[in-house]
Amino acid sequence: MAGQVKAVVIAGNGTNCEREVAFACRLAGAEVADIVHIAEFLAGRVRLEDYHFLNLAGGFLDGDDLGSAKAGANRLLHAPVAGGPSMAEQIRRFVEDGKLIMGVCNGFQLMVKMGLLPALDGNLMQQSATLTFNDSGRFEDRWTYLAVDGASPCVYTRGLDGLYLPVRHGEGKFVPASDEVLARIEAEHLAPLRYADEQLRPTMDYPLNPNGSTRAIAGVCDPTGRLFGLMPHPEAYLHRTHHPRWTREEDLPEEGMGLWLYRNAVQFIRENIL
Ligand SMILES: NC(=O)CC[C@H](N)C(=O)O
Repeated sequence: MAGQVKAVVIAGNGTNCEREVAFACRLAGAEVADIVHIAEFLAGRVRLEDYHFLNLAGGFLDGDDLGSAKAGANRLLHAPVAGGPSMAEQIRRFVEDGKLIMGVCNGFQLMVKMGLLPALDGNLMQQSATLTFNDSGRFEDRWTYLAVDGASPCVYTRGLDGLYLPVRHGEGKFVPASDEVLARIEAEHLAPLRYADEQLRPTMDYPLNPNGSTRAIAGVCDPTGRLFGLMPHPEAYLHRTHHPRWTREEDLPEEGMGLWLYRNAVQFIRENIL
């Protein structure tokens, strides 16, 4: 039916946040938020073209073997699809059609390793950065303050100053492939989110910066602002009671901050795609 915002979350091979992400899309106003197993896509039973908003959820794709999301990236880049265009081709068309992709945590790692981020000059499927082991050498599970770059083209962070969201990952350190890639990311404001202190000043200090990420980068977008990935989990803060101190902090708003990113995505689709 015309006028419906349709989101899809790819599941399978070790994702574990698909339900929360689909719920976030619905809370944000998407009329459709399907959870679809990757096997359904590869069998040609479901096509990306039927959706506006592709979500790549967190988890442990292929058990983090070969590095988080690396095997999953190869699957999406190279596996054939029965009786139709490959996933890589479907994703390319999806992006050309002006649609939205958001990857959270393992989904962000997947986007970076597929070359969907930062996709400088619109070059998709050419990896130019990675996400690797946290400097602490261990899995980090904690809440983080995030400063928003208001000059970023990122569709999802429009109108926001800062966020408070949890991270839970072992490989969250963003590392660009070269100084030139980093310089381009900075010059084009493709890092909309940075780990920060409570006053929202970006920081390299552990544990405020939980992984030692280059320039404290916590999230990256492409030059169009429609492709976006972040290590923190916005789908894990949708309601007041998700906040770690909700029983003690007064005046917490009913709505969690993570929902704002999904609201911006849904609004963008209504205004620009439908
Ligand atoms: N929460 C997640 O998505 C974790 C991503 C990945 N398995 C890591 O540990 O880095």
